[in-house]
Amino acid sequence: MAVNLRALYAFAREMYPKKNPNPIQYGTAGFRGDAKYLDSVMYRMGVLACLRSRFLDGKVIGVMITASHNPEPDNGVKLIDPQGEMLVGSWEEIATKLVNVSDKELEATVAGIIEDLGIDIGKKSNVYVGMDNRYHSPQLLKAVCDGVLSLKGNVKEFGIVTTPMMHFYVVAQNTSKAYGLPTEEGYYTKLITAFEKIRGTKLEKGNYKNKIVFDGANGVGARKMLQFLKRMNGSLNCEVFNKGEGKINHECGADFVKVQQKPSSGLPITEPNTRCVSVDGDADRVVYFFTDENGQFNLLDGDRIATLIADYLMDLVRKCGLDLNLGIVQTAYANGASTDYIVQKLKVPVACVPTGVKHLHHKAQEYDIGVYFEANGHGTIVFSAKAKEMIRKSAETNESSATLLNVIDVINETVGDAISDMLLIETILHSKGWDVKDWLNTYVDLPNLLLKVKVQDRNCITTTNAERTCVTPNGLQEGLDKIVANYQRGRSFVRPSGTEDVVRVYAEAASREDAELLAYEVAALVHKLAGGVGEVPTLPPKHNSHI
Ligand SMILES: CC(=O)N[C@H]1[C@@H](OP(=O)(O)O)O[C@H](CO)[C@@H](O)[C@@H]1O
Ligand SMILES: [Mg+2]
Repeated sequence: MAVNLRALYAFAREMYPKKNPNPIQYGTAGFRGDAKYLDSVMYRMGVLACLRSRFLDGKVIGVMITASHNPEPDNGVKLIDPQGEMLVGSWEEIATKLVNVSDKELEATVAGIIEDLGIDIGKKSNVYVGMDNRYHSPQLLKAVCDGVLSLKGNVKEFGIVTTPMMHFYVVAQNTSKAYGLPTEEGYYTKLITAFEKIRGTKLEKGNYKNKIVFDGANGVGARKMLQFLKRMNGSLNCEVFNKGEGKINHECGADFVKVQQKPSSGLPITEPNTRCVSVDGDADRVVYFFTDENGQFNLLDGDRIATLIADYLMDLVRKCGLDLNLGIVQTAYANGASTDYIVQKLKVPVACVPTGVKHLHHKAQEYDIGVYFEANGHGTIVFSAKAKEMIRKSAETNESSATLLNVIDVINETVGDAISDMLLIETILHSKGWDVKDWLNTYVDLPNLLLKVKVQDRNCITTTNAERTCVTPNGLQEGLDKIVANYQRGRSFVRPSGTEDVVRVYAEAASREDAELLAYEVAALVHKLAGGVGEVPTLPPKHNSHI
C-alpha cells in the first residue's frame, strides 16, 4: 500500500503546526506539559504509534492521553507496547526526535525512521487510543487519531478510560483475548468476578469492616469506581467523593495525600480509623490513609501496600505447596523502614531500581512472582508463565491454589491499577481480619519529606546506583554525604524529575524535625551547586508546611 508521506507535512502544517519552540523529552511517563502546546506532539505520536504497530507486524499499540497527577492545565501522552509495557527505550529516542523536528522536517524524519528500521509500510497497523477526563483531552485524542490515519493505520477509540484500562485492552487484544476481553465490560467482569469469589458472602471478618471512603481526585478513577460499584451488588461498601466537581488533583488525590501527608479535601468527616483510599488523576496509583481517634493522620503508601501483598502471597504460596520465588522491587523513594521490614521480617529478596514503572516492571519479571510498588502507590504484581501454569495445575486439587488463581485475576498485571490494587488490598485485609491499625502496626515508618528545587537546567544533575548517588555536578554527592552523616538514620538523595521541570529532594531521618532539617539542608545545597533559580529553599518557621 502506498502511503503518501507528503500528506503528513500538509496535515501537520494545516492542522497541527508545532507551536512550542522549546525542546521536549520523552520522560518518565511520556511527554507531559501545558496542554496548549501538545497538539503537534499528539499528532506526531499518532504517526509514531502507527509506525510501531507496523514494525511489530500489526500488534496493537496503545496511546494514553493523560497528565496523571499533574495539575489541570497540563496534559500528556504515553505509548503502550504490545505486552502492556511502557514504550521500549530505543523508541523513546525516536519519539523525542520526532516531536522536536520542525513541521518542514517531518516528512523526511518519518521517511528516515521507516528506512532505518526497515518498516514495511504496506503492513497492517492497529492503534488503541484512550484519554482521561481533562477538558482538553478530546481535542488531543483527535490529533492522535489523525496521526494514525494520515499513515493509513487503523485506530480504535476507547473514550474516557483509566491508564490501566488502556493497558488491559492492549494486552487482552494482543493475547487473542486470553488475558480478558478488550472492552470496558470485559475489564469489570474479570476483576469483579474474581474479587467476589474470594471474599464469598461473609463480608466482615475480625477487625475488618466492609466500609471505605474513595477519593477519586476529580479524575477518571471516580467515574470508573462508580461503574464498578454498579456491578458489585454491595460486595464492597464504598462511597465515592471528588467525583469531578472540582479541578483534577487539586488538593486531592493520591499524590496530594502522599506528598502533603494530609487528607484530601472534599472528603466527609469520618468515624476514626475509617479506611480512606485516594487514587490519582488517571487511576494508576493508590494510597490508603486514616485519621485515628486522636485526630492523627496516618498514611499507608506504596511501601505498605507492597509489604502487605508480599506477606499475603508468600503465605498463600506456602499453603499451595509450590516452589515459587517471590521478590519485591522498590525505588530509592521507598521508606528505609519498609526495606528493613522486607529484609528482616518477611525475608524476601528486595531490589532497588530507578524511578518509573518501566524499570520496576522489568525487574519484577525476573521473579516467579514479582511485587513492585513505587512509594507513591504505583505498582502491581506480575506472575511468570511458569508460575501461572504451576498454580493452574495445582488448583485442580488444592483449595489455596484455586484461591491464588482468583487472586491473579483480581490483579491487573499489565501495569499499576489503583482500583485493582484496592480490590486486592480489601481482599487481603478481609482475609486477615485486619483493620487499618493492624496493617499500620507491621512496622514504623521513618519520618520523611519530599521537596522540589527549581534550577536552570535540571539535567545538570546525573545519577547512578539506582538514582541514589549523584555523579554531577561536581561536589554535590560529597556535600550531601557530609550533611547526611549528621543525622541519625539519615538518608537523602536528589534526582531530576522526569515529569516536571524540577529537581526532587528526598530525605528521611529518625525524627520529623530531623527529616525536615535534612531535606532543607540538601535542597539548599542543590540550589547552590546546580544553578538554583529564585530563593534558596529554607525551612518554613512553623515546621509544618511542605512544598
Ligand atoms: C517521586 C515520585 O513520586 N515520582 C513520580 C513521578 O516521576 P518523576 O520522574 O519523579 O517526576 O511521576 C512518575 C509518573 O507518574 C512516577 O512514576 C514517579 O514515581
Ligand atoms: Mg498516574
